[in-house]
Amino acid sequence: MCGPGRHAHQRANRSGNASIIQPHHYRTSSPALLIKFHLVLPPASKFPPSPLLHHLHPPLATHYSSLLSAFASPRKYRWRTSLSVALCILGNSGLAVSKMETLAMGASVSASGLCARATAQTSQTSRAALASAFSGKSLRALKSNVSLTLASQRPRQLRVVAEAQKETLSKTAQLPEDDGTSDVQRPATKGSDRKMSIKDIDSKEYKGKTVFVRADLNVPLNDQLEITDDTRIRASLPTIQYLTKAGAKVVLASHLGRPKKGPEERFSLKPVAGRLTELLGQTVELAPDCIGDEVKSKIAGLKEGDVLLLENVRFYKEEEKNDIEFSKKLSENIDFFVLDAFGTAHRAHASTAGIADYVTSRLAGLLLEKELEYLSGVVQKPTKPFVAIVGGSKISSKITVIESLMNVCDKVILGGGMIFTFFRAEGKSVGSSLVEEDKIELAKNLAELAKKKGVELILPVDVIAADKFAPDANVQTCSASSIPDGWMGLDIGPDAIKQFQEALSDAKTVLWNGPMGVFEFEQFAKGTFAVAETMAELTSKGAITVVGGGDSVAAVEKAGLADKMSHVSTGGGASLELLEGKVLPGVAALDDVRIHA
Ligand SMILES: Nc1ncnc2c1ncn2[C@@H]1O[C@H](COP(=O)(O)OP(=O)(O)OP(=O)(O)O)[C@@H](O)[C@H]1O
Ligand SMILES: O=C(O)[C@H](O)COP(=O)(O)O
Repeated sequence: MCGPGRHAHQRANRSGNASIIQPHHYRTSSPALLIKFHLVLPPASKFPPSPLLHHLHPPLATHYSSLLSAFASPRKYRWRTSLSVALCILGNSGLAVSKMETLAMGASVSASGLCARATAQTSQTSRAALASAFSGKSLRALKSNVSLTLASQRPRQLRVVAEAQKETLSKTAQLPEDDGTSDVQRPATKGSDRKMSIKDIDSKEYKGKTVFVRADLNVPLNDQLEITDDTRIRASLPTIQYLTKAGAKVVLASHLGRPKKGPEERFSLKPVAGRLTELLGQTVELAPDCIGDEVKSKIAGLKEGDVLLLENVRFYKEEEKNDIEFSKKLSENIDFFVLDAFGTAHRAHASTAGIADYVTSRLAGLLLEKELEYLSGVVQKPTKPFVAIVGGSKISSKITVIESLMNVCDKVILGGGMIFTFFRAEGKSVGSSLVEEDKIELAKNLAELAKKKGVELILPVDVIAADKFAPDANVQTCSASSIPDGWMGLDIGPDAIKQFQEALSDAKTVLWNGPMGVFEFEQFAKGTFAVAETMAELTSKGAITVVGGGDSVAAVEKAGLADKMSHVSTGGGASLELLEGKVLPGVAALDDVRIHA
């Protein structure tokens, strides 16, 4: 990390003035509305701040004034500093503010910390003031000044992002004219946030401290309860080792599978503790539970560098319900919360998100950081040409991903079972291949959208068709437009492999999700392996290659090419949600770092 934010943060840390940098989160039991404002404010020297801010929250304005003068760099950010206020407002019991953070972009300071300080002192007043500010008149007034964009809508959560335009706000905030010394044209804070990672804190801080690490150790087990793929365990090691080396007492938590009836032997993390012991070269004890007195005394007995694995957090139904009391119990006697479970970061569960409300420091682990860097980084700032390859069988779960990718890709290559829905949309005969009838219209729309956006949407020219879905099926290669009745396409054909290789030849960034065929059966694995090999070659030529999705990763592992990719994601659902541009609840709960570009 670079930039003044880092220094400001470290300064605050060393001086022990933790309250300045520690964001404070109010409990969100049922967030109904998140409104985010980017307010363009005059510099500290020109305070009192905008009437709009006063209107919103007078105590915050006062604190902002003094804190801003302490942090803002007088030379670089003299002209303009942006402040964002994010408010989660509860919808079910009137309006009550559940979470608030300010992001002082210009000062590049973790301004959630700034606001935390302000609100920590006046939490009740803040809640009331903000609630009333948004309960009626004020909100209407704001709406006329701020352009509201509906970002996403869910049954229980409505997210609205309101971005103030410079022009409209400058009227409201009575900003001085641009004197040409600032970065005024730059958008406020959008897309610039990065989460605090365990490396953003001096490693000495961890010595003797208890660090709760939520990892995703959800690995496949066979009938003998042996681990059949330890990728996720190995991927979690760097964070654990970094912390133990720093002298932390590591309390490791994870889920395994989807137990529904409380504790069950087949969902126990026991095999994981054994594998961790082997890989770390030190004993990793499995606690009998994840909460309770016995666990507490085990945590109390930890020595520096020890690792204790808690039993499956999903043995409690409260975990998936993101229960407040359960979250509190998990947080007991914890100094730092570290989320490293990228594969579960799309779940708003107690151990991935809820716990964050009850600890003072919420940090990203090294795996999570790497995943975000590659997956978000690739999508947000790809080196062009950027080619996405989307395959697999579930068009319904990938349609939004394809749509999002079209905003950033030069080419989108489609393979796997989903192509037949597209062929049907083009009126082609697909035999008995997999088709999602109710998605034909969507496929048509996507093809149209690609044309509109000037994105090349590439479908295979030929396929390997089989007379049954079985490893020993009879096969024939046929043109993608004429699969005989009774036959089903189970892989892309030899010409399609050449076609895809050609399309990929100049790619500088490649993102792959979903196999090209039923690679589990040898005779339908050629397309998938050919794509994996092509990507490996591209990596060796300097391209960035990223593979996500459970089966795609398994295919790359099976081909022995996992280490030839720039990044192989440990997240299935999580990587898809990230590519769709969704905010992962686990990630959202972590502390922000703001870097001024
Ligand atoms: N032509 C096809 N017909 C039927 N099934 C197919 C075809 N091509 C691939 N598949 C199947 O698709 C499955 C993988 O699809 P899926 O969409 O789940 O991909 P994934 O990589 O696991 O991604 P994610 O984890 O994000 O869901 C594989 O089991 C594979 O056999
Ligand atoms: O395997 C996964 O994708 C993660 O571990 C999340 O598991 P879940 O889908 O059961 O929440």
